[in-house]
Formats: sequence, C-alpha cells, structure tokens
Amino acid sequence: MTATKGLEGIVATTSSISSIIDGVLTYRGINIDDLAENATFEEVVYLLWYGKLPNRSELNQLIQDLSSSAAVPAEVLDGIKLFPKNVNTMAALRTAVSSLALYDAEANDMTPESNLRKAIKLQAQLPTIVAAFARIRQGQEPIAPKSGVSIAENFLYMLTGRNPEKIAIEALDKALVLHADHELNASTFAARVTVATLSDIYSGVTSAIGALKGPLHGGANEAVMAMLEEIGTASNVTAYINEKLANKEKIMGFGHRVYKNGDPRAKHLMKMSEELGKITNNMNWYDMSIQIEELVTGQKGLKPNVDFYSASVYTSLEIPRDLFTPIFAISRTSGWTAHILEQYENNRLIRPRAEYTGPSHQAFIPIEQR
Ligand SMILES: CC(=O)SCCNC(=O)CCNC(=O)[C@H](O)C(C)(C)COP(=O)(O)OP(=O)(O)OC[C@H]1O[C@@H](n2cnc3c(N)ncnc32)[C@H](O)[C@@H]1OP(=O)(O)O
Ligand SMILES: O=C([O-])CC(=O)C(=O)O
Repeated sequence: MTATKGLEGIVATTSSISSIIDGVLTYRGINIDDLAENATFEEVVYLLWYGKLPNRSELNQLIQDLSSSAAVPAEVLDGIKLFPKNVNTMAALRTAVSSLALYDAEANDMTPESNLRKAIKLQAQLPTIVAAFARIRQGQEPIAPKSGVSIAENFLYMLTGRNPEKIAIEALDKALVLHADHELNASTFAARVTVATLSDIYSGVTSAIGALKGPLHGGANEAVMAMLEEIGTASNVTAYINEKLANKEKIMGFGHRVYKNGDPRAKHLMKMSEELGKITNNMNWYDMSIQIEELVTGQKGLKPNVDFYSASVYTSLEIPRDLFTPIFAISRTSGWTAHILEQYENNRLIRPRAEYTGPSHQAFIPIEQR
C-alpha cells in the first residue's frame, strides 16, 4: 500500500454534477462560460439539484420556495446573539448551521423528499444566517428576508437594510453562479465522506463549512484581500511580491490542484473586478491585482484561481472582508447539497486506507517502567 499525498490524481467517486475535463468546467454538462453569461444563481441551483435547467414556472416556484424558507428559527438567531462579537465568521456560520438541525423536526428523516426539503432550507437559510451575524456583531437587529426575490438581492438587503442597486445584485449573482460547484473539491469531499456514514444532511454541510474555511481552499479569498490591503497601492506591488516569492511564500489566490493552465472562472471575476472598479471610481484593487498576476504568472507560471479576483469584486460591493468565505459557502451550499443527495442515492461508506509509517514490533511497557 503506497499513499498518494493529498490524494492527488485519485478518482474517488463517480458523479454527474460537475466536470473538469481538459481545463473546461461544466455544471451538468453546460460550460461555466455559458452559465456565467446567461444563468441566474437560482437557475444553477435548480440545474445542480434536478439535472436540467428550469422552465419559467419551475424557476419561479424555486425562487418562491427558497424565499419562503429563508427565515431562520428564532432559537438559532438567539444562539447567534450569544456568540462573541469578534469570532471568526466561518466558525460562527459553522456553529449556526449545525444548530439549524436542532430546530428541524425532520433533521434525521432520511427519505429523499425530506432531504430535498432540507437542501432547500439550507440553501435559503445560509444567507440569512450570514447577514444576521454580520448585523448582530455590530449591535444591530437582524433583518427578516423578503419574499419572492433572488438570493443575491435578499442577502444584500438583509446585510444593509437597503434595497441594493441592480448592478450589485447582478455582480453578486454572477459570483454565486461561478462558485456553485466544483467537482470533488475538499469541502465537497468532506460533505460526501460525512453523509456516506448515513449521517444527516446538516452534518454534511457543517463538515463542508469546516473544510471550506481553510486558506488553502475557500478561505483564500479573504487572504487575497488581506494581502491587497497590506500592499496598499500599485507602486508597492513589485517589491512585496518579489520578496514573498524569494522567500518561497505562497501568494494567495494562485495555483490549483486540478487546473494547471488557469481556472476558467477567474476571467469572469477579473472582468467584473475591472467593471466594478470603474463604476465605483476606485481602480486601486484591480490595478494591484493585474500587476500581481503579471508577476506571479511571469515568475512562477501560476495562474489566478477563483479566489483571486473575487476579493476585489466583493470589496467593490462594499462587503466586509470576513464575509467573503461565508459568501462562498452560501453559493457552494448548492453544490454540497447536490453532492449529498447524489451520495445518498448510491451510497457506500467512504473509508480509504493509510500507509503505516510508524514503528513496528514495539513492546508494551507497564506504566511504572516508562
Ligand atoms: C476555491 C479554491 O479552493 S481554489 C484554491 C485556493 N487556495 C489558494 O489560493 C492558496 C494558494 N494556493 C495553494 O496553496 C496551492 O496552489 C493549492 C493548495 C491551491 C493547490 O496546490 P497543490 O496542488 O497541493 O500544490 P502544492 O501546494 O503542493 O504546490 C506545488 C508547488 O507550487 C508552489 N505553489 C503552489 N501554489 C502557490 C502559490 N499560490 N504561490 C506560490 N507558490 C505556489 C508550491 O510552493 C510548490 O512548490 P515546490 O514544488 O517548489 O515546493
Ligand atoms: O476544486 C478545488 O480543489 C478548489 C476549487 O477551485 C473550488 O472548490 O472551487
């Protein structure tokens, strides 16, 4: 038995949800470029769950189902009010999502109909939790979700209490489309491993949030923004990046386990970053990002991943940095839940082996003699 570090190149399951073949990403066989340009997030959620794009009435029904499920149990909001105000936002989200299961009478019902209902509830309630936590930590009351509007619009509304501008809704919606699913990434794998024990869907999504939090995965978008803020201005980029590369430090938002010739989602976010920079009359974050890309790609051959330009996009939308990874989680809930439903449909316990590298033939030493 020989281990493959990080399971690189190991095919661990079959799936018909999303594919990465020759650097092309598809959801249910539809190219991400087509979806990014033409689909709304709710259309993508439907596509991931049901395997086909919705017609108008199916889409309207889903938007209605999502918005009518978006209110979070009062007990969960009360729990969030007890969290320390300065806690990590992904830790807060992980705890709040786990607590949703405590107030859902069908949390442990394993029928497919119940699991689909819970997928809808999770997809609807994550944005409410993130917006509520963001307000509660500032001493503000959470805002109840609106009925009949998209997740992007509802989230921005619940965060700020204002009706968001069309351009902001469209930009966030496109970012949600681009983050919705990504084959067997670490957090989706964590979700599948968890539910393959026949544990419940809330446990699966809670595991996934824990995995997404790390800076080698979803947490990278916040790390990118921290880097941009540390650099400050375009004239500091070259010295900063050269020093990091000389010290063999990682530049966040670059590189990918699967894509070696670039992440197909990054170009869409780069375009949005430029457009939003122009609209907000602040090109600083975009200009710095472009320079960083030139240096890192030029010197290391590493290309930006989905997390790199999303940082400047969210900042242009005036979203606080520590909500970037929770927004990734809001979007990826669609993919996680689609994978969980697929895992339940054709389940087998996921239990690989480890190559043992410890000592052998060790004698047991009684405690008095140690
Ligand atoms: C949504 C997402 O999860 S997308 C990924 C988000 N994560 C990041 O942006 C964090 C920065 N990137 C990375 O850490 C990596 O590129 C990963 C984790 C994404 C994938 O990496 P892996 O396939 O495991 O490659 P690994 O980390 O082993 O790197 C291979 C080599 O490239 C280098 N490298 C990889 N990424 C970077 C980077 N961002 N900056 C500098 N060097 C890098 C490594 O130092 C290593 O060099 P070495 O062989 O000289 O030691
Ligand atoms: O697939 C991965 O390893 C990480 C990633 O890009 C994602 O989850 O979107």
